Amino acid sequence: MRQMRLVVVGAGGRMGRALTRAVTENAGTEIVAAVEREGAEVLGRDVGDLAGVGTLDVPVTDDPLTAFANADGVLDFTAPAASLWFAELAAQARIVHVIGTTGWAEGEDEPLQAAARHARIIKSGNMSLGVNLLANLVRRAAAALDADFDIEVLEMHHRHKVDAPSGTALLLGQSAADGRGIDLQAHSVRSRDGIMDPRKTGDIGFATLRGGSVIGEHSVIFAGEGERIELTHRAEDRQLFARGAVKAALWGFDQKPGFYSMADVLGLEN
Ligand SMILES: NC(=O)C1=CN([C@@H]2O[C@H](COP(=O)(O)OP(=O)(O)OC[C@H]3O[C@@H](n4cnc5c(N)ncnc54)[C@H](OP(=O)(O)O)[C@@H]3O)[C@@H](O)[C@H]2O)C=CC1
Ligand SMILES: O=C(O)C1=N[C@H](C(=O)O)C[C@H](O)C1
Repeated sequence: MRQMRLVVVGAGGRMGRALTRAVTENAGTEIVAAVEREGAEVLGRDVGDLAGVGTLDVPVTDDPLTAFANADGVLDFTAPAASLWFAELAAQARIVHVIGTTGWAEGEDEPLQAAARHARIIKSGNMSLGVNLLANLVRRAAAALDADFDIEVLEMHHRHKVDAPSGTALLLGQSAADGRGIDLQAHSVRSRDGIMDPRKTGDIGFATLRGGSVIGEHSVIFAGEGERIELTHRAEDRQLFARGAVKAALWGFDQKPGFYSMADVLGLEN
């Protein structure tokens, strides 16, 4: 069987380099193009050299249209505005679009849903098995515990991360809200500063830490009277997310156009 032909967009980024490595390490996939924005310093560089996996004879380009026309799928860990554009192009090319990008504003899923009429879109704030299993456990814990248990989501990431709360924190918050049968938007508290009203029963709080080189740590805390349950995931290597993205692309290759999550890929009920 032939290999799935993949494009890495944002190829010069932290995840872009991890994705190149993961594609070359998987026998079922090959990298056929690498894309960065117009004017990027890495344009023309070989994507394999950039990722430290040896020369692949694939120079980084700023032309996603041509790249997508000759591919089966795209791996995209960039920024929301870029991912929206790439989704349109993936729909035109009728290919798989794996989106790991986070930092989405409310309502930005709508154009993605439209693109998913033609593309096979798999989007998740976290591509690891562990976090998606954690989300499942959080939903079950939130369903089992009553609102006397306050739910707080705590995350820590490296100093370069620009969005907060992380995509994973929001995914875990959504699982907690689903378990409780409440609307997350109506019950989330995303910042606290100064004197304020005491915590409302049923709220879901988010707290963000940034520093150093932390790959990604998430805890969901259920705090009750006299006892506390903490469910935690710690990512130790960025390749974890990249391997998950490649797995999602291969899974998407056999699907009909649609909007999918990593839980679909992993066969988890989230
Ligand atoms: N779902 C998951 O499992 C994971 C998700 N992420 C998410 O992935 C995203 C990227 O993270 P990270 O790799 O650390 O960030 P980086 O900033 O290192 O990489 C992003 C790359 O995308 C490029 N880019 C931005 N806009 C465009 C565009 N229009 N065309 C082409 N390239 C573009 C950036 O270029 P430039 O620098 O010029 O802007 C940069 O090279 C974040 O949203 C992060 O939260 C990260 C890890 C795991
Ligand atoms: O920016 C990162 O690095 C990560 N982002 C994702 C998120 O926002 O949850 C996933 C992972 O934790 C790393």
